Amino acid sequence: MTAQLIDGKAFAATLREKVADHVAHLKRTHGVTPGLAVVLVGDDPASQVYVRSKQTQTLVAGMHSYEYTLPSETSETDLLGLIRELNADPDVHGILVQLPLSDHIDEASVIESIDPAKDVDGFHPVNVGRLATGQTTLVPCTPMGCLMMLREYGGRLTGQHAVVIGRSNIVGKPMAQLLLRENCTVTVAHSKTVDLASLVNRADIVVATVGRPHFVQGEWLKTGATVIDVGINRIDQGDDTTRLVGDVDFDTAKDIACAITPVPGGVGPMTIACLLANTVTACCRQLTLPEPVGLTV
Ligand SMILES: NC(=O)C1=CN([C@@H]2O[C@H](COP(=O)(O)OP(=O)(O)OC[C@H]3O[C@@H](n4cnc5c(N)ncnc54)[C@H](OP(=O)(O)O)[C@@H]3O)[C@@H](O)[C@H]2O)C=CC1
Ligand SMILES: Nc1nc(=O)c2c([nH]1)NC[C@@H]1CN(c3ccc(C(=O)N[C@@H](CCC(=O)O)C(=O)O)cc3)C=[N+]21
Ligand SMILES: [Mg+2]
Repeated sequence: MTAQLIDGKAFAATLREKVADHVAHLKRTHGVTPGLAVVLVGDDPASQVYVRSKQTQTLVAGMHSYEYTLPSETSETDLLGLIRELNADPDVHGILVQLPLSDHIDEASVIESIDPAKDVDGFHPVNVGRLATGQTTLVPCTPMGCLMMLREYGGRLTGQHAVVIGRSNIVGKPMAQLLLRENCTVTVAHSKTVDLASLVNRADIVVATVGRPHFVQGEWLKTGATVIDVGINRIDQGDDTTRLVGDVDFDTAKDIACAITPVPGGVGPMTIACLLANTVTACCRQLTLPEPVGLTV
């Protein structure tokens, strides 16, 4: 058996079209252009690539992109000052501070300083709490993208046993909340989990967000499982080039799973498309305009 490939790249392109359509509609009918501010502290090359990609796609969708690249030695006070200005700026509807931040900056303080209404990452404790209590919120982009793909490719989610491997605040925990909301039975695994292989073997849905290349083995999987691979691991090829691989051993998993996301071209592109979607949603809510259909989960 060979699994169906879940084409995140194509799915994301379709979602970006919907975003662009709604942006055009907002301009035409209300003279409003949604704006996203992206803040990058430091010069991490991988972060620079993501941030550039976010900016380009924001502009292609017809939105305003405000870019702030700050030197790595920027103080927490200065960063908080910038966020205060962005919170107060009516042209900015979404704010994203690229993580991780350097050690001299307290991540929690920075996240809490963002206006929850503009928190398009969905990381603010108010939005985390709203998700956990079933209220309207801004949903973190990576798990949101994963859920959109699962709804399309994972069959009826109600009653399925989902195993989320990883408990990060940005992926694992919100993913578990979303799957619970879909009436899945959710197990969250982590580095202290005992006998992960046999746990995974009982999962109808596996979401891997571990950060270890080829970690989940095909032989762990139950036949016919749906597999979402969040991992982004850069592997040295030994010849000065690198290759991007996920947290799932794709070559063995594809013969057991029913559907699987590739890396690259799976969760990554969906994450950025969901960021654009959240920016439009945030804009509409701030201006009390009708919410677009199909841009939220
Ligand atoms: N495609 C995308 O859009 C995105 C991709 N990523 C990628 O996803 C991956 C995970 O990122 P993130 O969620 O931030 O991860 P973190 O590094 O914050 O957390 C990793 C999690 O994996 C768990 N873990 C580590 N080792 C094991 C093990 N041997 N067995 C079981 N669990 C283990 C950790 O457990 P413990 O808590 O006990 O330490 C932790 O909960 C990375 O490759 C990252 O680059 C991240 C965000 C977005
Ligand atoms: N505040 C904040 N919000 C984030 O959402 C956030 C963050 N910080 N820090 C880093 C992680 C990681 N992340 C990715 C987004 C897109 C791809 C992506 O587009 N990946 C492409 C490949 C890109 C490449 O070639 O490097 C793919 O998988 O096909 C990957 C990873 C968002 N994150
Ligand atoms: Mg830090």
